[in-house]
Amino acid sequence: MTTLTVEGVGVTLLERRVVDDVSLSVPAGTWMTLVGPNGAGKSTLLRAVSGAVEHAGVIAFDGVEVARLRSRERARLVAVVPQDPARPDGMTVLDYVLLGRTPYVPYLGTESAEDLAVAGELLDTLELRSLSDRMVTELSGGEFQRSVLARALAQQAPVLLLDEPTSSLDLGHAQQVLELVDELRASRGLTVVSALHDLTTAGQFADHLVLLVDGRVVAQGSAQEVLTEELIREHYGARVRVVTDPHGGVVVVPLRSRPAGGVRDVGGVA
Ligand SMILES: Nc1ncnc2c1ncn2[C@@H]1O[C@H](COP(=O)(O)OP(=O)(O)OP(=O)(O)O)[C@@H](O)[C@H]1O
Repeated sequence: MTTLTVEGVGVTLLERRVVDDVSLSVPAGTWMTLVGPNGAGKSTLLRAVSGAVEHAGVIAFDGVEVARLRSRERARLVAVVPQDPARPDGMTVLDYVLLGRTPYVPYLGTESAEDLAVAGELLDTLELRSLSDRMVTELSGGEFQRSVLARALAQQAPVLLLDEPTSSLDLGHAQQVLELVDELRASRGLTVVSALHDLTTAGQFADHLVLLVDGRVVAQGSAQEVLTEELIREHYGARVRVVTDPHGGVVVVPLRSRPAGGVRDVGGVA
């Protein structure tokens, strides 16, 4: 169980401050989701948390600053599902998932039976078993995205960072993946930080939402507090209706300027 603390964090890329003075706390075993328009800095903040880009301010796991961790230590602590991971040439799905076990394999050693068991279980859970010998360059977008999640979960790190983890998944697989992450959060106390564009889904799965705009936090709190028609209009330039479902969830419905269902009859075969 690991708590993530972000204090006064800034990231400068090409002389532009793309993350600016962000402070957040993600208690161990909770799920925080970053939302915000394109270019708001969500991926960059996740990259800073994973130690992939330099930052000002403090990012710490249970008080230990990420910048002080060696890469192997960091990989045991934080697993990442990037937005747009590369597909290595000549690598099967099984080998790709086994990459997640690298922090546990001794130098110059090979995977243990336990490493293979962990990878095998994830292949089953994420419906990848029949594809385990397929090259990752020969998968559909959704199959590869599930392989990336399997690789990250194989790391068995207490902190999981997910950058748009369901962007290529159909509705069923997206639900399955997010439910799996939530189950691991509940059973193993995983601390989850994600970036999601789908606001309804973001509200359904996160304990805490953070709205990031131009690198700064402009709102944070529960789905009811952050997913309001006013905030979405102001920061996304979108017209939406926000509906509370009978279970207390928040559903964000985009509104058309003309009524829906208006495909005009353009004539044709009688
Ligand atoms: N490697 C880079 N070099 C320079 N600028 C970058 C780099 N990566 C991202 N940026 C810029 O930083 C800003 C934040 O980008 P980031 O990818 O973090 O946004 P985001 O909120 O994840 O966006 P999206 O929703 O489109 O994925 C953008 O203006 C982007 O153009």
